[in-house]
Amino acid sequence: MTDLRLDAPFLLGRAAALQQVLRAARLVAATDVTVLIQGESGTGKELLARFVHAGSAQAAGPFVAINCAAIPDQLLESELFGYRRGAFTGATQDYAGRIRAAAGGTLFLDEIGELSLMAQAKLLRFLESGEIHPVGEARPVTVRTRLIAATHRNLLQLVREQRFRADLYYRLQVVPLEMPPLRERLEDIPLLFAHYAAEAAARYGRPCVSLDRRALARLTAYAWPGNVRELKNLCERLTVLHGEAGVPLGPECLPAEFAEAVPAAGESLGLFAAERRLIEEALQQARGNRSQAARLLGISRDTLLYRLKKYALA
Ligand SMILES: Nc1ncnc2c1ncn2[C@@H]1O[C@H](COP(=O)(O)OP(=O)(O)OP(=O)(O)O)[C@@H](O)[C@H]1O
Repeated sequence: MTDLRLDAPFLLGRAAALQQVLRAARLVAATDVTVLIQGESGTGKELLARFVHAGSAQAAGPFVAINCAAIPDQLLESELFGYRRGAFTGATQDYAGRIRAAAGGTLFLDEIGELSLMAQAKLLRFLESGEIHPVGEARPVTVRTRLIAATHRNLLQLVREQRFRADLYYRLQVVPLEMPPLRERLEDIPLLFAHYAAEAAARYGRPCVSLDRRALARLTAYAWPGNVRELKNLCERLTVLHGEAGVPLGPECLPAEFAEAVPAAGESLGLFAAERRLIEEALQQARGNRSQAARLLGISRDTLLYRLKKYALA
């Protein structure tokens, strides 16, 4: 099964919509083309970028991630392209910048839609010539690095509003990859819940929480605006607040927003069955080696042993 491959240990999911993106990502990883990853916040765009990097010829090189929305406009340009000492007030020493830090590897530019028009022009020049112009540097510097960009915005709309350069847009979206929202891969919820519940249990040293059928049905009826990140946070919250319960949690334990999510009649997913199957598959893949199976699942060996007992697999 693909979601337990060693080269992508954390990109869990069997849903066709995700597997299709992973297939395209594998193909593109082997080349050095620029990739644009689109998708809502929390869908796993950065994870996908790491997946592409891990499958590329420069996997041994650095993976440098920058969130363009988190750095103020005036700083972003020098942060990306670097500067010479004395280029401006406060530039007390040379700074190579993140593009050079990613030389021989991958530069991941998250929220690329937030780049200023000036920075967009410089980035386009870099993509076309492979050269950067650090602030205060007389000569351009050649850098070889692969660019992966991501955005949760509709870039084409920004192009129409003249807030994003059309030429950069077309240069970036040579291969567009679209991460599907979690509500379009509901069948993956039990698997993701089991994984992140186990992780939270290990982190907080508590028993692993699980959900009863009614609670799980609420999860699958919910719209998940925060996607996988929101699900991960829910696992932490339930572990902290209800980790001692020792019994599957009911819908009354879920936060208020889930009360609105009314499951369609008869809708429910077999969380226990899914969790048990996940463990069995990991053990099979690890040829019975429990430490390796725990690694594949992203949980500690102790957590695995606990769950083997719980499911009478020990
Ligand atoms: N398929 C998945 N399997 C396991 N974990 C996932 C998956 N997708 C996302 N996650 C987890 O969800 C969280 C959010 O993922 P990530 O940061 O990659 O999303 P993003 O789309 O880049 O978010 P943003 O747009 O807010 O930057 C991370 O903790 C990540 O590990």
